[in-house]
Amino acid sequence: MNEKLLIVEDEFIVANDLTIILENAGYQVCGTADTVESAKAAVDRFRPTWVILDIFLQDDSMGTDLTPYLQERGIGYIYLSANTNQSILEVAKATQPYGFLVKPFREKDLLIMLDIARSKHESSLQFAAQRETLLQQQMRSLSEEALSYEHKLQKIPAVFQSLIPFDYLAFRYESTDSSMIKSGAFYRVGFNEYSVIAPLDEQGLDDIFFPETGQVNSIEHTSAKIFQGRTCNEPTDQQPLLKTGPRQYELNASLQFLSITREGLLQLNFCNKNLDAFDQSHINLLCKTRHTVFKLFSLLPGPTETAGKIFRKASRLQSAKPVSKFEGIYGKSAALLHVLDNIELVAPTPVSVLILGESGTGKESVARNIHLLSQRRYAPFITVNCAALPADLIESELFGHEKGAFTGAVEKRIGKFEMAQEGTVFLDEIGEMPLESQVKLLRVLQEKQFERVGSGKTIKVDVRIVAATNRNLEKEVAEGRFRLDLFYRLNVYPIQVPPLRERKEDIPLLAQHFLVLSAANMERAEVPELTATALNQLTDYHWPGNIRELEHLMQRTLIKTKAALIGQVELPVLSNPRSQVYPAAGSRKTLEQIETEHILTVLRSCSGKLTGMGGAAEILGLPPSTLTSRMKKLGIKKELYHGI
Ligand SMILES: Nc1ncnc2c1ncn2[C@@H]1O[C@H](COP(=O)(O)OP(=O)(O)OP(=O)(O)O)[C@@H](O)[C@H]1O
Repeated sequence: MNEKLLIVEDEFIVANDLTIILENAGYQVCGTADTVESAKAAVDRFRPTWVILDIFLQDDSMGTDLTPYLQERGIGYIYLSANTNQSILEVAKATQPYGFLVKPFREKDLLIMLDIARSKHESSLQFAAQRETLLQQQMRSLSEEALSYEHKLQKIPAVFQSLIPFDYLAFRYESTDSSMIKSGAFYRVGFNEYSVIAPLDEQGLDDIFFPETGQVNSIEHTSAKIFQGRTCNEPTDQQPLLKTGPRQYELNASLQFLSITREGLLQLNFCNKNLDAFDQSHINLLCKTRHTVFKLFSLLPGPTETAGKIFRKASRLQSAKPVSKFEGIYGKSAALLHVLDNIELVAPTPVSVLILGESGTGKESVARNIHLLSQRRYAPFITVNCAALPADLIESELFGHEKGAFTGAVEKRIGKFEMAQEGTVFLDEIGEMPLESQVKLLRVLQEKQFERVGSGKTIKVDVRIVAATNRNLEKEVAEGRFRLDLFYRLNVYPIQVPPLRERKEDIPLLAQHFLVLSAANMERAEVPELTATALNQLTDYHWPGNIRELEHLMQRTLIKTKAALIGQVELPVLSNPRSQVYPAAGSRKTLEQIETEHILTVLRSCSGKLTGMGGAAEILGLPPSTLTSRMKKLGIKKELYHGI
């Protein structure tokens, strides 16, 4: 094995044990260190490929502080710590490790984790290389295209968006002799829609770029830095005021890039509403492509018309073609656009995707779009509902069986993996899969081959895996209900789908969309309109069942409405759910208690009816199988709601 490992651990005995375990497994342990400073020296000296990192080190230094140093050098790291304090875990998680193991650990778990971390690191390096090539290609082709200033401006945001996600992007280019100055900004208003902001005046520039990054005539250099904070409030020690331009955009993170060459100076400021939008991979990407980035902006033809006119024209060009490449996904909130960027970025790659989010948020729609935007789109997209799979049938469901393989196998059956050959397998509700079944799934993911039950013939499969869950899988792993190795295999590229209450801007658009859709299904020519009162009711509601709940509510509303206007909507069960679902401070309940109460209230309100029209599953916007399994997990028994 070529891997060279550095152990950063302040307890000598642990470091020694680790060295023995790792060397026995064929790794080369090139050194140990017990502080961040000594670890940096060891990294420079031994050039390890991996670092095993403890969190609390000698002289009060923190292992997490070493990670930027490792990221800059492309070295992978996993944490090994006895600390399970939630806030420390959050800090560690934010550094994006390839794995985390809690001490004391089993030797086997450490080796599995390293194995998975290595394959994950390899795919992330491939992914980074693909991103770099894509960005270089897109910038080069735009630089070479013979287009006017305003046409080029209009194309710039799309070149960067999926690779360095932004809600606001400002640029400023100044030639060394200051004879040519170009500046401007783009504000994102839809997936492929931007409003182009007029050239920035000197006052505006001061608000957008840090002055220390703006030295023309200084020596050639490139730098990029991430800032987090708020633009909309007064600065505090923890949250300094960002220099991200217009405050009304409520931007929370900024990635500032500066490149100075003999020809001039280029400043870019990518801003995002999401505090965690940027990481070292974005800095690496910009720094690696710096020459092409510089060329793109330096070669922008000089404006020939008056500034205002150019930007008005570019803005018109933008809004003339809002493109939707996603099927069945509506909405323009920043939170949703972020999800769409992730879909666009990961779809063409071969990596596994784990989609996380509450029930009804659109996880299956995300999975389907990943498939449709991949090269596998002409092959099948096969959904496996893991919650509905009994443990004794899972093998036959996934891999198929031969006739007579077991009692009841009267016909030969093709399994889901074989059906999906060259396509995508969507493992829905993966968190519900019983432990015994997880091991069988892991095997096919690792070996990419299986046998039908009752057959000795090995079948090779080429499928992409996309999984989804509404559970906190890390917690499931910690509590022993989900296999760590399977979690790491699936969690190569996580996509978090936000709940509807965190993207309220989308509610009017979605409500209207579902009314139009339901009217078409019911063959009704006229679609009634929602009044302001009804829209306020919808935006005030907290949507525990998310988009599916809204969809069902709109269907019911349409059935009940004969008039042209919908004055009010009948919200399900709880007229003011927030007051019941979120208890007052001081009497905090766990999420599980809140969920239990909410399910019980709904069950009682529909006299215990679980399925069908007006049943609890429909009202909660959940598939009946999910509701039943949630009830089982929460210990909700019939006597708690029946006849009450
Ligand atoms: N952005 C969207 N625009 C329009 N419709 C959507 C959107 N997202 C989801 N939907 C619709 O909402 C419903 C629920 O979506 P979906 O089944 O993808 O959710 P889910 O998160 O997979 O749910 P579960 O966890 O219960 O399986 C579907 O009918 C889907 O078409």
